[in-house]
Amino acid sequence: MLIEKIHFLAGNGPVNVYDAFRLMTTEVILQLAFGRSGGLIEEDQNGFRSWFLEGFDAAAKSIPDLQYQPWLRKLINIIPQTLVYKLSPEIGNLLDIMKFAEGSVRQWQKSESRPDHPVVFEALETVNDAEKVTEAMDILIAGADTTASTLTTGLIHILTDSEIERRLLEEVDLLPTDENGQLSFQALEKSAYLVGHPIGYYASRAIEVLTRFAQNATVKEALRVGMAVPGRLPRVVPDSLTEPFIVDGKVVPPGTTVSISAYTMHTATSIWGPDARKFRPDRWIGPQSKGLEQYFCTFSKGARMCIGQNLAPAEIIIALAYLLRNFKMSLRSKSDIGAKTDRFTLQYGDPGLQVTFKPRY
Ligand code: HEM
Repeated sequence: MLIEKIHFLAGNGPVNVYDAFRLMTTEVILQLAFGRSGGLIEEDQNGFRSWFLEGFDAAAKSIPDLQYQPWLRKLINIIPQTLVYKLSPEIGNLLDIMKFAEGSVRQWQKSESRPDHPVVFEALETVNDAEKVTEAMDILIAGADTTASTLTTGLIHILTDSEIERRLLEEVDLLPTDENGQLSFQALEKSAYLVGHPIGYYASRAIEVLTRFAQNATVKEALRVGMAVPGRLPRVVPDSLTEPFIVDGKVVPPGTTVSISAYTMHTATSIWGPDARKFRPDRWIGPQSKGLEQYFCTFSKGARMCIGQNLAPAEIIIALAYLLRNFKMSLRSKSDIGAKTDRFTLQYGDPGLQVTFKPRY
């Protein structure tokens, strides 16, 4: 749907793919969390604006306040909602998204048809409706914008380095396609059976390419450099430890708040070398890359690390593969790229990312 819409818009000038990516990743999460579509990609005929993004952008401005002023979170649960809208329209936008989540829970409960993919609600049969809404909101807010901003960062680096783009195109053009020239994972499965072996030559070649693409160093590097959650993620050293908690030879007492930040980790020249800030996919290729894995903390580390750490790269890989296969993309100038702001998650300001698309076929 996204590719079709970009085809439709391509003749009218640059397209804001940051917004396009945000709608795509939101739709993925809506399916996963609520088992429904929000009709967001179709909403604006002339581009990718949507009520959801307007609301999300306004609400995002209130995230630092809500994060650092815990009393504010308590207050909005106590005072009437009409007052919340008056006092802070930004937090009001967050309530609108919450209402959308509540409506989705009701719709899910009333509907008799069920989608043919897993939905988070199914695993939450035992919890009450309020908790269902909270869980669904968590996934919606944690999973959509983060993946889209990483895709945006990745695409910027691909389009500003012709060698990276050339190597990716080489891989993408080898992927299996259906009769319409579109990437087809079903076609790949079918061809494996057609040749009478579990996996025929072409299929195994395609799987090899696909796997290489799936583990693609470019996607990994987009996740490292993009680090959609760049800031500190606090944890408190528990009282219940049986042995002292030691970091770098020093005992950290129970009750101490400790944290890591992807920004500090991913820009450390002692780990990545003098070109730590450079987008260089090749650092993930070869035996030396294994040692780097331990310092990669885009999805955090430990018990509370991201539950979307497999889903996000899958979305990024599929979106990039489809875009590269279908279009010659270009940026006109640096002013086509919005400034980045850290609001707990990383966001691109206006004009998002303006990309010019020319169909390849
Ligand atoms: C590139 C994309 C993504 C990045 C960079 C990212 C990053 C993170 C990070 C750093 C955390 C830990 C937060 C903390 O310690 O306080 C986290 C948690 C979480 N993420 Fe993601 N995430 C991404 C995509 C997703 C997706 C697609 C989903 C949806 C399934 C998702 C759902 C969650 C949830 C529910 C948590 C909370 C887990 C918990 O507290 O146990 N994330 N994410």
